[in-house]
Amino acid sequence: MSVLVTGGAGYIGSHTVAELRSAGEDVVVVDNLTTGHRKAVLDELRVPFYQCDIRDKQQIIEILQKHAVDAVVHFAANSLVGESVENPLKYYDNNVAGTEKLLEAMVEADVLSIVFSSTAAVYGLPERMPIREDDIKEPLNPYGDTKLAIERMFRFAHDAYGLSSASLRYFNAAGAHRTLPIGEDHRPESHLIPIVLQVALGQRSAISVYGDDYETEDGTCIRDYIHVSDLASAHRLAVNYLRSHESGVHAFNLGNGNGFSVREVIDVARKVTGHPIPEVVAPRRAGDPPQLVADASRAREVLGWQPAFPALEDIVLDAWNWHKEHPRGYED
Ligand SMILES: NC(=O)c1ccc[n+]([C@@H]2O[C@H](COP(=O)([O-])OP(=O)(O)OC[C@H]3O[C@@H](n4cnc5c(N)ncnc54)[C@H](O)[C@@H]3O)[C@@H](O)[C@H]2O)c1
Ligand SMILES: O=c1ccn([C@@H]2O[C@H](COP(=O)(O)OP(=O)(O)O[C@H]3O[C@H](CO)[C@@H](O)[C@H](O)[C@H]3O)[C@@H](O)[C@H]2O)c(=O)[nH]1
Repeated sequence: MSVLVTGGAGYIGSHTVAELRSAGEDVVVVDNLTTGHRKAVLDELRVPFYQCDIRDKQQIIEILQKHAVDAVVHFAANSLVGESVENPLKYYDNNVAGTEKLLEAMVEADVLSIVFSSTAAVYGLPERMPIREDDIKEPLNPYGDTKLAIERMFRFAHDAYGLSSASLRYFNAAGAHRTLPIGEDHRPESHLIPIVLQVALGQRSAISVYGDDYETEDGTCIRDYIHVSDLASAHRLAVNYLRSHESGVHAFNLGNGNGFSVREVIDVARKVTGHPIPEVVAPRRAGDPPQLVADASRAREVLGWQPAFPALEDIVLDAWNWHKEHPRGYED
């Protein structure tokens, strides 16, 4: 048996591949390398790699059969909130149509378990904080809407084909692996923590704070940052959960339950790096909700998930170590 990881050359995917391999799983990776890096699938992990698009149904069926895959962990997607507002059709094509094609291949190959990268962006403007899985979902941007559409597809695919799914709604992934040379390298980078650290490295002159007039204590947006290795461990647990339970449709929030404003993140980065990190206030970014904080008690109770690196300082420190050692990311 092996686990197919789509998007396994990406940021969270590559950490999950490492986690699954360290648990003794056989893993196979499919990635079209549009935003991922071949080098992020470390040679030492001995993982078969296919440069292939999830929409290539025939090749996916062949891979599922050749490697006796029994579960899919599905990261492959476009995932930038701002870009999705500017180019929504790209998101409906790659995320929704792409996942639909992947599911067709899985059903034809009789592989009926999927762990899926969903997002806090499905909730939109939450009515209460922290957010629970059953709270109202009205995405504010096309990206979140594509992820919610996929979750809905899972429900009907369960009823029709017996597909078992676990949608993991991550809050903000950050940090890097503590021992292996993998970390965050998005191009262009749009995420707060790596951009702040690029300022500390002298690669940018200042961090732009997107809006300081939100209804939060210091006026900047609040997010729940979760270590990428803690996301990886949740995927391993979710694969095993689907394997050991009756077919079902599941959703789990993954976050630490602590909200940090953009300014608080910058302050933590100043402390960790010892750099002054100048900031400038810029206009709000389209599609950004003011606050997203997780109630992840269901993942703790049902999956037995326990984040190992919950402190923001540790998350930023691990990211800083990766960026210091790899200032040009996977080009180094
Ligand atoms: N980074 C976050 O904070 C965050 C938060 C919530 C959810 N997510 C979700 O987690 C997943 C991974 O995010 P990430 O930050 O690692 O992104 P990433 O861009 O680093 O990884 C995505 C990977 O998928 C590959 N890919 C994209 N479309 C593909 C296709 N059609 N066929 C094959 N491969 C394809 C890319 O080349 C890349 O390697 C995404 O689905 C994203 O929506 C990320
Ligand atoms: O240069 C920057 C970059 C970001 N921000 C702000 O920092 C916060 C975090 O932004 P970012 O790191 O880009 O993450 P999000 O937009 O919150 O989205 C991430 O987290 C979501 C879940 O919460 C996931 O769905 C997305 O895939 C993932 O990119 C937001 O308020 C941004 O407006 C800035 O002020 N300046």
